Amino acid sequence: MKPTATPSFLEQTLSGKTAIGLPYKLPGGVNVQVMDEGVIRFEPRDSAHRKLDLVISCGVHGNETAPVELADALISELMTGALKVRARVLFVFGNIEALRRGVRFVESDMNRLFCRLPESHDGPEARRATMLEMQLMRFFARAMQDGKPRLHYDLHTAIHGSLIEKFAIYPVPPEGKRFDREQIARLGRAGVSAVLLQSARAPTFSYFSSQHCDAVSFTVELGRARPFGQNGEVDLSAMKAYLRHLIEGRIPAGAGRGDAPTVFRVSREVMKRSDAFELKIDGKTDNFTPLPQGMLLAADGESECRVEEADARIVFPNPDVVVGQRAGLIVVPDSATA
Ligand SMILES: O=C(O)CCC(=O)N[C@@H](CCC(=O)O)C(=O)O
Ligand SMILES: [Zn+2]
Repeated sequence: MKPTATPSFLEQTLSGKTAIGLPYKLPGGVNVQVMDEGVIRFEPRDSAHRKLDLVISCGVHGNETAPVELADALISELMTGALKVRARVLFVFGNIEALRRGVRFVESDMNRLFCRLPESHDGPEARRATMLEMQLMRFFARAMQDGKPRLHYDLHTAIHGSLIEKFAIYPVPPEGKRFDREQIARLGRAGVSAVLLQSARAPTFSYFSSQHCDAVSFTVELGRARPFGQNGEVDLSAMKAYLRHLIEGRIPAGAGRGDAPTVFRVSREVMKRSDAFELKIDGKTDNFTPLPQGMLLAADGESECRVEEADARIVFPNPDVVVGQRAGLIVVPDSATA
């Protein structure tokens, strides 16, 4: 009889078979430990082999499966020893119940539930977000003392088509720090063509790790959201190669001028303040579609949102978000890089 293959970490997670466990040893001097459901850590035993601290998260939205398949493939390579670990690496599958159901979220959008006030609304996704915050604080705590690079890539795919397929959102670094241009240039090596500098606070996972773990963090959009097994058209080869380099403790140089990402700045968030909110463009408009100066972009009761900026483009237009959330971003070329 043919032996059955060991289920991957993703398969085990989706079938409810991962639980917090004791660390165990892999050949090649690596400790591995399941920290919580869908959260697994790899750590070289020899501290000289811990070149950096890296968090790779995915599945914060349960319908965005291509990055989850990518992370699962990397975990399998680590388990078999095909990929050598020269970094501390934490993998996170964000919203497991939503991944099981193939939906963006079950009750509330988890990527609007980080950095919450303790007394705010509770629910399964809010509790999971808080648990993930604790996991990241714990993971990065040691790194804060040893001065090694701390990186967090929160991998997503987008609801919309996009004139720029792969792009990243760079949340504002903590007070006293600047957006790091070298980190932006490096993302060019991962196939990322544009980076949006976001200066406002955000309830997102990458904003949390940037502010509270002092990590260099990005939300990375890698193409179109599709169900498990249907991601053939999403080419993640450059991102996979980039993450493999980091896991092997090698920090890639920034991309050359031709491949360096174009930098945009988030000029404004379009907020949905009431049920009367109306987006004046189609909610299915492609990301990065130019917006003519002066156009009426949205109305919310008496208040109007007109495009004042030159060279503005729309990203993540979505009139269907709940009241109080952003219904789109207006981005403009970053003058410091133009
Ligand atoms: O395609 C869309 O409209 C949403 C894609 C998505 O989930 N994007 C993230 C971006 C997070 C950030 O701004 O850092 C999100 O909306 O949560
Ligand atoms: Zn997402």
